[in-house]
Amino acid sequence: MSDKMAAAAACPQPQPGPGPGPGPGPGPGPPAVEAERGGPRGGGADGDAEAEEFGCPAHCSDLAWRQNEQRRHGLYCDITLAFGGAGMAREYRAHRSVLAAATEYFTPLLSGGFAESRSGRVELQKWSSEGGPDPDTVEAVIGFMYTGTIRVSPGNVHEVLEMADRFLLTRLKDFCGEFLKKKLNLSNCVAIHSLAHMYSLNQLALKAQDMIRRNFHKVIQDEEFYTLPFHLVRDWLSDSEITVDSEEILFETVLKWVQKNPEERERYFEDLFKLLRLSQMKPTYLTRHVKSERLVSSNENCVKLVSEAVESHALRSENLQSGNLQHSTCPTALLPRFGQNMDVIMVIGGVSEGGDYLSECVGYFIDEDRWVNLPHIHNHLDGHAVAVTESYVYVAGSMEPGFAKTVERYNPNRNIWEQVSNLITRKHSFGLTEVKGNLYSIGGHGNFSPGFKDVAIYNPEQDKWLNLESAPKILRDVKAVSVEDRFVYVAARTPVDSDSEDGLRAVIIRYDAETRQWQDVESLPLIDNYCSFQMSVANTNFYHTASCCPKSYPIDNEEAKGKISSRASDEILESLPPEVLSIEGAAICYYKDDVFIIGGWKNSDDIDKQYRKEAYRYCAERKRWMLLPPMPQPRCRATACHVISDFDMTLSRFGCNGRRCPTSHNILDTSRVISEDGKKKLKDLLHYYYPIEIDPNQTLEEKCPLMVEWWTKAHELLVQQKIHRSDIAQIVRESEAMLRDGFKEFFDQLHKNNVPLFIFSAGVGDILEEIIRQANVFYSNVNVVSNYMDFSDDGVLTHFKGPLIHTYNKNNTVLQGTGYFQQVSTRTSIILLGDSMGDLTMADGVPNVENILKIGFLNDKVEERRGKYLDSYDIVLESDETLDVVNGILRYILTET
Ligand SMILES: Nc1ccn([C@@H]2O[C@H](COP(=O)(O)O)[C@@H](O)[C@H]2O)c(=O)n1
Repeated sequence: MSDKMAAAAACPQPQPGPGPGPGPGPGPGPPAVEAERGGPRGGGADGDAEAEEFGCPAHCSDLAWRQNEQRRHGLYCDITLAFGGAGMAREYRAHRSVLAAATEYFTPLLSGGFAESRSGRVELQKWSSEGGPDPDTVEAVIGFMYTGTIRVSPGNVHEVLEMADRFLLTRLKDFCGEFLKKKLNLSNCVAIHSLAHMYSLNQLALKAQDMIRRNFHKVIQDEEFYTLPFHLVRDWLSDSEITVDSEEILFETVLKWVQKNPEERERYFEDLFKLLRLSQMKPTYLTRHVKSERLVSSNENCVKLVSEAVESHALRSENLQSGNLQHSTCPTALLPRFGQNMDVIMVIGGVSEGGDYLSECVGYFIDEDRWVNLPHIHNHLDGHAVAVTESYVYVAGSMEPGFAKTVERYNPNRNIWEQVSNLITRKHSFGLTEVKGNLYSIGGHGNFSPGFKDVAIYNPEQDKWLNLESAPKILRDVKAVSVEDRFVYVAARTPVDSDSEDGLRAVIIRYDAETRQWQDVESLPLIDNYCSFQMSVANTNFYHTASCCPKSYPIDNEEAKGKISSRASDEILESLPPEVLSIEGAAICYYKDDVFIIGGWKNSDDIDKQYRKEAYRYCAERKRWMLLPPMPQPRCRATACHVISDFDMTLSRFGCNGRRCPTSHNILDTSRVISEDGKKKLKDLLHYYYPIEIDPNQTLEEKCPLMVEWWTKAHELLVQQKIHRSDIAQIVRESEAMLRDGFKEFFDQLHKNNVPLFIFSAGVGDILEEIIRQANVFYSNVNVVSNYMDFSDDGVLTHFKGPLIHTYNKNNTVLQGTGYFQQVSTRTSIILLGDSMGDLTMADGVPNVENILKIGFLNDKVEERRGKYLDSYDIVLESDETLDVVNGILRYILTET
């Protein structure tokens, strides 16, 4: 048991002190228990109706207490309990008759023909701690056998439990289980789970398991986890419900566990490695980190698994590019693990304050009371329909662009939007809801149509939409909610001849998904000439926002009434903030008993229509409405952007104190591991080829073959130098490598906001990674593609891994098979940082790009090249500028205001 448990010690209960005998009052003696007079028992065995039986629990407890006192003073003892190993045993004297009566463990041992019975000595060896349980704890447990009372604390519970289990003291064991249940927290759940397993405390084990699963990402940060034996680590990695931020973290966890005791644990590495879901790791991580890990590279089976995972990435990326979207069911082992599950209210699309259609998606994390940007959807949405199933959030149709047919679903486990089969009809303002795992799309309208009667069903397993019999009337502006997993209540507008201004009448109609029948239901009192409304159904009521305010109406359907009956309290309506009363078209949803009203607009009749982004929550517990924290601005695109950057002379500095700073190649070329002759040859190459690289008058066609020549010759020279892998860290430490000023804020901002940073470099990958690592900014969001060295088994450089990347081929052609760009396909905005004309192609091949901001560092030959740079980059920074401009832009984009 950990110290943390001991630190959380429970308040001790007062104990009876030793004393001469029973007596009332506070003096020493056994615990005072009131004598109880037994009532008349309807006549004794002798049939004497006058007889009374007397039972005295106090006598029993006095007796037990006195016997225990006798034991403590060594009186009348006839048995010895020897705790601990041979030669170091601690002896405790006790009474054979009491022990034999106290537990089934001692009954046969002390009364039958066992040697212990004859010798009067019981050897109690093999305890979880070498010397056996703590003497005070032994004394306490023996005392419990006499008196039935014991003080259990976080400090002794493990040993009490161990003895209770061994001596078959089931009630004490159960008490320990309950005690531990109450003390369960994040810092002790791993230890308690192991204990629960060891002693078959099933309820406790389940509770601890649940806590560990839900918090696995935190549990593995605690050192306790790394003390677990192999079989438990294996069990956790096999558990399909653990929640982690990424599979990469699990790989690091396995490595850390092994490294805690390599001699003992390396033999288990392969077994644990096989439990990792390699196909969920980023391809660049697989090739750069996993593959090069010694424990992996020295194990044929592990290497094979990595290659298969890289291949599966390449295949997936090819399929995506060719539009071959398969929705086959995946074996669990290939699926992503659960992320951290939280209750979230999602706001998807809509219209910005400025009137633009949005593709933004934000989530309000209810427990944390904060908004978070989620990956945005592909379309700009308005008039779309949303439905939630057990596993996904579906978004279908839209007014924009051009009455969409598309359906996307949000996968919360992977935090991505996935495209599924299109709707049969292009439409918007229709109803979408789930019944028994299927989606129903109802009514709506589209281009030049007065509205639809369509009903279509979507089966997620088959990924297919199917038309069902139509509704009896046209249903426009539909809101649909399902009740009892069978009925779909539809509130809509239907065209009528003339009785309302716009020729539409509000209708409430019910669809029975089982019988496929429609039935008019007593109309909810909707305001007739509303513009738009939303409704949702909570435990007891429909909630409805129309034209102005949310109202709630009890459901009048008989079947539904069993479940949905009472009226919403007037407090909901009475406490509404006045400003909400003038909002139209807001979205409404509920969570438990709380109601949320989000967005909407004001002044629909005026030219001054104002879109709102406020969100309100009716908090049922506090019985009042509250304004939620502000939603992120539409300009907040943390989840929609990523950064692609060159390394040498872009993230690193060009010069310092009038001297050139080294590139990653130069760091190696001029290091102590290169011979004088080697240094000279490498320098000659630089002097010959560098002017060609930056010559503004030569074309790319002319430069490219010469660049290949330069890189190839330089790499050959480096290979001849027999560079050792273990020298790299020192080479970088001794170099004059310098990251551009402001680098810390740059890396930190991107990391904090989960924005991927893709470093695409024609330099030397091993060196630049080491530079970033030594600057303590090599975060998990950083991916590097560059020229990496390959080493022999004994760590000597043998060659550079292909494909060769030089200044002018930095594009998708050298990224084949990495699948990197596919992973960022939902991020449609790019910030590109470079220092050469070759860097401008780094984003070629990124799918779905909508915005790209190109920032160029013009370091050398400034006057000659400025024109070209200004033509090609959006922002040009000269004179070895810091990263301040970039940081300012990032701050603006990433800050949620
Ligand atoms: N042998 C070599 C080859 C190239 N360089 C310089 O490294 C830079 C690497 O390119 P980035 O894409 O990371 O900018 C490039 O500008 C070459 O001048 C070198 O120093 N030695």
